[in-house]
Amino acid sequence: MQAKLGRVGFVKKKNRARSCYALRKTKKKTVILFLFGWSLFRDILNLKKEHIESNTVGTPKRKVYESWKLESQGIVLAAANMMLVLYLLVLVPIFLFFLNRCLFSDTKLPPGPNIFQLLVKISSLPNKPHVALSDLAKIYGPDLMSFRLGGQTVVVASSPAAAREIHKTNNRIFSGRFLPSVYYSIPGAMHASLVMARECNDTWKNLRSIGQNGVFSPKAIESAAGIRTGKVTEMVGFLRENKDGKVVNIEDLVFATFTNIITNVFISRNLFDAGGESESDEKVMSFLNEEIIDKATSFGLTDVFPMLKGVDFWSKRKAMDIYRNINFIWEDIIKERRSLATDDDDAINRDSTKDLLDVLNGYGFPVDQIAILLTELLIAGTDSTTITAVWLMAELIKNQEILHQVRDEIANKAIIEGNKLNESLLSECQYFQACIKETLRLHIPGPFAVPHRATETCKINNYTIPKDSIVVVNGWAIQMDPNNWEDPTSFKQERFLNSTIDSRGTYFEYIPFSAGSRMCPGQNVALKGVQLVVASLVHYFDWSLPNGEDFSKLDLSDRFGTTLKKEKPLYLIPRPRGNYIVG
Ligand code: HEM
Repeated sequence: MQAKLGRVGFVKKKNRARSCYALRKTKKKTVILFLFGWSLFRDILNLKKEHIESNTVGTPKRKVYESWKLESQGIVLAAANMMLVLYLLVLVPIFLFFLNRCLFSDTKLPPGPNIFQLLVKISSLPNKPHVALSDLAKIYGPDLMSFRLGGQTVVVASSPAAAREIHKTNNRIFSGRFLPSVYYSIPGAMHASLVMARECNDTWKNLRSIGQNGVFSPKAIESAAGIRTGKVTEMVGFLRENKDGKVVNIEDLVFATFTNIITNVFISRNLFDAGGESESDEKVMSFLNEEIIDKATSFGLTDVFPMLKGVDFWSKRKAMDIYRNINFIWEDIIKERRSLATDDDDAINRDSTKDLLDVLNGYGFPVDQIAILLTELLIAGTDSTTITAVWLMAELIKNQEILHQVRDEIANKAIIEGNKLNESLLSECQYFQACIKETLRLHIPGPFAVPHRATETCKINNYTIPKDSIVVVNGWAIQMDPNNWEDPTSFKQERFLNSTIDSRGTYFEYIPFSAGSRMCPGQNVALKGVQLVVASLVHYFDWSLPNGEDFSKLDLSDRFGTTLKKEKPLYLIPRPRGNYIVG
């Protein structure tokens, strides 16, 4: 063993000596070549100058002009010479290096389009990169495909088998997260990120277990039942009192409801009015979307060319903007709670009414880290849930027959005395559950989930996935592939009736919540919320489209932002049905 190590050390030393020698030699060559080129041009110039001085007839002014012209030509020639040296010594070796890598290297990347083919395809399908990558995968790699974005390798998995390789067989290696570098420049983000954590390290484990205890576990979900029913009752009341016969933007309505449910679990207060329509609500919404989500998820030059990191001042400025905006939403709330806790020490230990903020304060996290974590969880918990509820409502409105079956089932199985909707009985509504599953198949909220990163170089199917590659599983391609699903573009809830397929991360044909160690921990929170909100809208109201539009003509096109939303907002007009109690 000792001998072996000694030998390795010797080889390393020898290699280092060799590379130092090679470097010195290269530097020497550069200087010699440069001096040689320079002196050659100087000699030619001097010869020419002498020739001009002896042969040019005219005034001294003209002679000065001629020699000045010659000097300038000399400078241009010298510059050209330097460029030539640069080209020969730098660019040619780089070119040869890449040629060598492509032709003789044993690192065989999965096949894929070049940058031009990629750009042509993506620009031919605006706002639909999930479709573009799915089409390209059919040509280049139905399982795995790769392409280069500047200095970054991107690997796309588009089949259940490839998704299994990433999320199960090589789960540990692919459990890293790739996110635009701007995110990691936000002060405190490295120590307070759960969704964005670059790897599954101790900080990530700790935050995930705090989340599990306070939000995701069956016990936490059960203890938040009162909050859910309370907020849904407020939503139903708001519609009946303010919106009878009027047009409602369903996305705003359910987003406000889900946000208020989540923020009451986090900080025991609402962030929005019940309808999400007030001016301040719009401000906070646009603030979250444009100032935080869009900025934090947009790619910068350093993400494509990581070697530019040292000179990237722009991202740092953007990160500071995001930091200020996040603190703007949470700082006062957190500080106010802390001052209450110091006034009354019991406040922080009050077990019965502890919310997530109490727990985080109890762990001693700094204010800005709590603000980052709450923002991440708020975005993760509201955006996809809202999208799912909107798509489900849209599908039910378009397919009136299905809507009536859902309504009958809810009335028969989940409504108890006094027309009260009982949340816990909704799990027995199998037909309704199948509709939710089918919505998550046909309209997967995150077609690419949240991109992963290879933490080590890894081999899959004889292809090499280099360390730090961006790894994306195209869930949309998998859930819309006719090889996995019959007639995949149609809404057919019956495929989930009497079926064992679920979204727990073991059926790689169906992965709306992804799979593996980074799989969504909020799945049960989301499903509880979507069930209750949509069941209340269906049971307590009749719905029509504005201007008496035909239900079957409702446009269900989608568009990709950071998630896959309905392209046009869903506007509906409610008419109350009977009295209401949600509980
Ligand atoms: C229909 C609703 C939802 C869908 C479709 C969804 C889907 C996803 C997906 C695809 C991921 C990325 C998984 C990966 O990287 O492989 C994710 C991550 C995550 N989701 Fe959800 N989600 C939903 C609702 C929620 C809710 C309600 C919460 C919290 C209350 C939540 C919290 C999280 C967290 C914390 C992560 C990051 C996990 C980690 O990186 O370790 N999600 N979700």
